[in-house]
Amino acid sequence: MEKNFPLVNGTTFCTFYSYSRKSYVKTIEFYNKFLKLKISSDSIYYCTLSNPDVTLKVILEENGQKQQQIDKQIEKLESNVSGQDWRTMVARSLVFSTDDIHENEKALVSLKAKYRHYPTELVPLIIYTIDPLGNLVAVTSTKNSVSAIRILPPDSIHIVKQAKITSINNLSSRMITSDTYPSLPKYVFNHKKSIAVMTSGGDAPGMNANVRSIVRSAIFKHCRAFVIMEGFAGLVKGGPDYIKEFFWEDVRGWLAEGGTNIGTARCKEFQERAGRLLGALHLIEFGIDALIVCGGDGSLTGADIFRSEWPSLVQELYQNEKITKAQLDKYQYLNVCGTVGSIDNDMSSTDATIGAYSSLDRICTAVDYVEATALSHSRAFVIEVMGRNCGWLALLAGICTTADYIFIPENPEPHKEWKDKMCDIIKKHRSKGKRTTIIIVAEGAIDTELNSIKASEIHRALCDKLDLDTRITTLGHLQRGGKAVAYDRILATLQGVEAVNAVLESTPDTPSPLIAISENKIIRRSLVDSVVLTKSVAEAIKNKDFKKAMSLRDCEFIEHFNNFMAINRADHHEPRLPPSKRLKIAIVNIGAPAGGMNAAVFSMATFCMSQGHKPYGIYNGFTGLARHESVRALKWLDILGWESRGGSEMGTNRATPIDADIGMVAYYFQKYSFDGLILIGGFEAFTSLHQLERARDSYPAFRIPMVLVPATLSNNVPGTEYSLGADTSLNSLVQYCDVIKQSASSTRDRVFVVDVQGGNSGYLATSAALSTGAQASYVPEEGMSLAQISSDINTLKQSFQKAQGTSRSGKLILKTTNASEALNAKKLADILTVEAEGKFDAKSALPGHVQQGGNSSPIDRTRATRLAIKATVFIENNQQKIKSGRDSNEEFELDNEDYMETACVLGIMGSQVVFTPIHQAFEYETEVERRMPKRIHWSEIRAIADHLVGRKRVDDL
Ligand SMILES: Nc1ncnc2c1ncn2[C@@H]1O[C@H](COP(=O)(O)OP(=O)(O)OP(=O)(O)O)[C@@H](O)[C@H]1O
Ligand SMILES: O=P(O)(O)OC[C@H]1O[C@](O)(CO)[C@@H](O)[C@@H]1O
Ligand SMILES: [Mg+2]
Repeated sequence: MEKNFPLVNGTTFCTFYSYSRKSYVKTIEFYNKFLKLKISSDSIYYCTLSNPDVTLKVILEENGQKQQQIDKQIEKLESNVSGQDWRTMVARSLVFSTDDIHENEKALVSLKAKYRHYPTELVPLIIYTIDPLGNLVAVTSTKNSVSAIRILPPDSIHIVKQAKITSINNLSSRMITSDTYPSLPKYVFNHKKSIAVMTSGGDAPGMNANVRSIVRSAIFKHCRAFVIMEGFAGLVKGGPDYIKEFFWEDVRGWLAEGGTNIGTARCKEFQERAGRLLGALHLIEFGIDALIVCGGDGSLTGADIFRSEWPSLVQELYQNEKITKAQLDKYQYLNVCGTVGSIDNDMSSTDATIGAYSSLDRICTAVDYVEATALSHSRAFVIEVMGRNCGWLALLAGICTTADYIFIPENPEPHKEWKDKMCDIIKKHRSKGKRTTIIIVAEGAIDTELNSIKASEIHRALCDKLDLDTRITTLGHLQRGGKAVAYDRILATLQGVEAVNAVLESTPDTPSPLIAISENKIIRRSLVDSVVLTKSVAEAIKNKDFKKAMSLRDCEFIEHFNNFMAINRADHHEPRLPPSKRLKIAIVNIGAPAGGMNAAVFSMATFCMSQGHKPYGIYNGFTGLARHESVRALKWLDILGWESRGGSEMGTNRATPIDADIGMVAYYFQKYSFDGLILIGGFEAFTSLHQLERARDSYPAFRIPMVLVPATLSNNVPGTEYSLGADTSLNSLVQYCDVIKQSASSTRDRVFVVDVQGGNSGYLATSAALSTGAQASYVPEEGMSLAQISSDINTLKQSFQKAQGTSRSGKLILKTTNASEALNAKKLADILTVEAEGKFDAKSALPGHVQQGGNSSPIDRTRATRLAIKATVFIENNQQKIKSGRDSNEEFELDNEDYMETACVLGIMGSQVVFTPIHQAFEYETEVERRMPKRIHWSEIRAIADHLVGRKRVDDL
């Protein structure tokens, strides 16, 4: 007799061995495409099960020899148990089969309670636990035979026997389908969907993180995950060497790695219908329902053509008898989704493609290095960067390194005149005393007649016309190399999760999605529309409609371009604004140093110069102002090079105006007649702005527009989801974690507990956990419960037990300092070591102020520029609104809405850049005591970080 129980993810099931006279359990077998686990009454054999679609088959054998032995035992027992029909109970085979492992454990406890009056020590019970990822993690019994088994309390669940572990890698290379394995029962092949991922086009850092995320999310959602090796070339070739099922552990350690581990290619065959026909056949052969393509504009164009042609391809395959009628019916449409991976950032409709910021990081590091040698020799450097027909890398590198001139395809240089135009600007820069000249040229740069402009021509012009000692540096493929920056790891991971959600939600009527990002928000766009939009950029350039080309790039492109132009013209051009509109604007850094602070000062000052305003720096914060009148007019030559520097060149401290002496602060504001103030800093700057705004009724000098550009690694400023410095800090922490994780992995059985800064904000720890694949992160918002620590220890134990030192299994735990008052990183590490019972050891690691970062990251530099310029424009635009309050000698209406709107926090919220009046942010959106915003915008990514490492959350029980 056979009984089949379909099991799903997270199943805990137990089997009461039958004591009825009719039958007993002879063997239990697990199927997962093919036999992987067999349990008989004398032995337990199993291997790692990584696929969730496990099916349990219980074979009951009638009246075997064993049965007779058992019967004898039962008879003996029966004589001791009177009046209770316990045999009825034990004669059942029970399977708990819910999605929730913890629910099952609870059910087990209640079952025990229900039957507590039975002589349970005589009930043979084996508990099997399958974790949410489909791994069999525990088999519990006191013995492996059916005799004398008692129910164990759930907390003593442990593996009693582990034998014959068959590596999943060996098994996974064999492709098993119901056609190739007809002998296996059909239920073996039950699964929601088979999702394949490929990387295509030029490799980009972050592609591996994207594949990891897609594979693990698919498995987490009860799907089978496949990878297609070598991009479209692998799809065209097909077969098990190119189309492979992937399991949870196959992508371990991929999060940080550069390049793409599943290979990529530029494939000519796929551009022909014949190649795509083969691709379709191979997808169907492997039973793949959905295809996620991580690639650039070309790859997604290919994917889109494949999608649109799919019905006709499938028809042709059927007519040629390559597929069956059932397959024709099943694969009517192609469920395809794009996650954009390319260093070029050339896909319209997304702010960033996976890999673009890592590449920008490589470029900026290289230019920062070149800058030192250029300065030494007073040389000019022409630096050629990649980007194919897109100027994004060159444009943003121009901003980040404050290049003297950039060449990009979207804004072609005037034919014939470009050399003079460029030399004129460089001459001006040199005449002001600048010793270096940096020109960034995109490889696709052109003039207005569409002739390409090469680095060699620029070199010649600089030598001939300006007699500059000039060198060319072509950065080449180093721009695609190295580990992904934190932004790309997070972007790739979140996009992977969203892509799997999108394919699972897709219906034949849903337009194929492209997963994009807008400001801080992951969104879905139509793949077809994005491809059309992207193509129209090339079209516009071809038609010399350059204005249109600029507007069709991502929505920030024009803004970045205008910003570059504004900061580049600085104070050696006729200012844009008439004298009557020129203002005196002060800028001050408050709080702990944060990446991007200097870039914000530089951009604000140079933008002011190009507008005709006078920028002033308040050095050493409000204490500096109150004590030493530390106000300096910012001069172009003095601030050159600040864009890239970390820390705060003007000096910063935590004193608010009230701490420093608000009366003196007002006095100096009056003395210099400031027309506006830009504060750059974290929670202290937020508090300072609130103090200044509330003091407007007493001090008319504060009746000016004031705006806060949030800058703090804690990222805890209400009114924004992103503070400058958070990215620089995250990258420093992530680099540190990568290094110690490498050490932990080499040791095989080590866990590092890393102490993370962030005050009462767990943002940094959470983002770093997502970027490094940390096993757990503890944050102040959640605290550290003993139950959670205990659960994490168990997970670690199981994981090390399973790995048996055979893989790179070093682990990280991140703990925000304030997550617990009682447990610091060292104590937690000590507890882990003791509780690990020799399965692993733990050490603490304290990155400390390394987390304040070194040089500002490109993201912080460009965002600083963007926000500082927006802040300055805010000051320009709000002069009139507060003018009457400023001019009037009558009582000032503090709560006048117009006035309140002139003192704001400048933030990024979701996909919007917003100004929130400080009064509103402080009164309604802040937990002042805790120095935290009321709404935590990153909770969702905590859940994702946990899912992707298989962490169990006790609070979800
Ligand atoms: N029009 C098309 N039709 C079919 N397939 C295409 C098409 N365009 C591109 N592809 C496929 O996508 C592959 C990659 O395209 P491409 O070389 O343009 O790189 P990409 O995806 O844009 O990435 P990157 O520009 O970052 O290198 C091509 O080699 C080809 O196989
Ligand atoms: O690596 P390959 O095939 O030489 O291609 C280089 C091209 O790939 C990219 O790096 C990515 O598309 C481009 O910037 C560059 O033009
Ligand atoms: Mg491309």
